[in-house]
Amino acid sequence: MGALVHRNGLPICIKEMAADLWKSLLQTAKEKIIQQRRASLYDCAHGYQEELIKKKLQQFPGGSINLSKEGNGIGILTLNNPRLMNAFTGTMMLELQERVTELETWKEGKGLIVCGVGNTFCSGSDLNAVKAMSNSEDGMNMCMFMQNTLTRLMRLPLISVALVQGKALGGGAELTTTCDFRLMTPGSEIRFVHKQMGLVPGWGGATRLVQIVGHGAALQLLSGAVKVDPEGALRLGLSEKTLVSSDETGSLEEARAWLSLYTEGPASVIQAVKKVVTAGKELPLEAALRTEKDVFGSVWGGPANLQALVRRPKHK
Ligand SMILES: CC[C@H](C(=O)O)C(=O)SCCNC(=O)CCNC(=O)[C@H](O)C(C)(C)COP(=O)(O)OP(=O)(O)OC[C@H]1O[C@@H](n2cnc3c(N)ncnc32)[C@H](O)[C@@H]1OP(=O)(O)O
Repeated sequence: MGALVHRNGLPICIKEMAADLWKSLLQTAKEKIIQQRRASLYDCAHGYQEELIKKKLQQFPGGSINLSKEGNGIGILTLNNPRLMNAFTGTMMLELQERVTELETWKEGKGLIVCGVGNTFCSGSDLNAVKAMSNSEDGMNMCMFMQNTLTRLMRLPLISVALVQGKALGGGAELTTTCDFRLMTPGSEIRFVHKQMGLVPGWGGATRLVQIVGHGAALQLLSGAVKVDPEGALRLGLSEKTLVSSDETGSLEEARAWLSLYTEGPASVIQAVKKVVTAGKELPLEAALRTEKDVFGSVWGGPANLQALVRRPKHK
């Protein structure tokens, strides 16, 4: 029996107190990680009016964002607006936020493939909606809405792949950069056409592109509105692999096979791997190390760790 102290006149064992404290520290750490992941970039302090933009986006219906969560922990997020080359309507932007919220609490999730229907990826915002929202208030609110949503998508504790078929233009090119990896089919292209629209990326695509290919290549792709084909993307490090198949079914199977190389094992461990890498990418050194410590604590002595200690795998 450990030393006793009195709290509210009652004898309490110091060991019990320490255990309680440790449990609450662990819980706080987990909550902190989840909060960090879910914390939005923008709120009313930045002039962001979420309810206002949600009402506005509702006015531009069409298409859908479908999510299939498969038993093996792989999610398939599909942009479904083939009539407009999978352009993002207002309601598709709202549905994307809903799907990301769903994925943030998917405990069995390990990987995510983002793709489009009709052998093409996405041709950016629906220009009909863009035209109707060309005033500053709507434009800025849509920009902040999509940055909030795509940043949360990027930070999902899932290993994500953009399966690029056909064209990924404008906001569609930006969407590819929210994924950890890109796989491209023969003849496909990623093209930041914003300059030709008198714009720059607004959904965070420029910031992420610089992180992926470096500032020089990013400047060329944006200022030249350069068509990046699979070979060029490989050279730039913008794509991991050019797939063999060009059709929807074949390329999705290839993407599944590629992703399975990195998602074998318990979801808790795969999610922990993505979290520590995200921390290393986004946080200053000491904060990244502290997050790594917290995530390490969430798997140390966990079921997967204890089972491995019993199995004693040989890493030949
Ligand atoms: C921050 C993001 C940024 C923003 O929000 O400001 C943007 O993303 S702006 C949008 C950037 N994207 C574009 O400018 C793409 C415009 N479309 C095209 O260049 C072509 O449609 C192309 C190359 C994707 C396909 O050309 P193709 O000749 O093969 O087919 P069609 O042009 O006949 O397209 C079929 C059908 O789809 C409609 N479409 C295609 N893209 C969009 C779009 N982004 N918004 C609305 N509608 C789009 C196109 O108009 C055709 O429909 P139809 O009714 O027959 O006119």
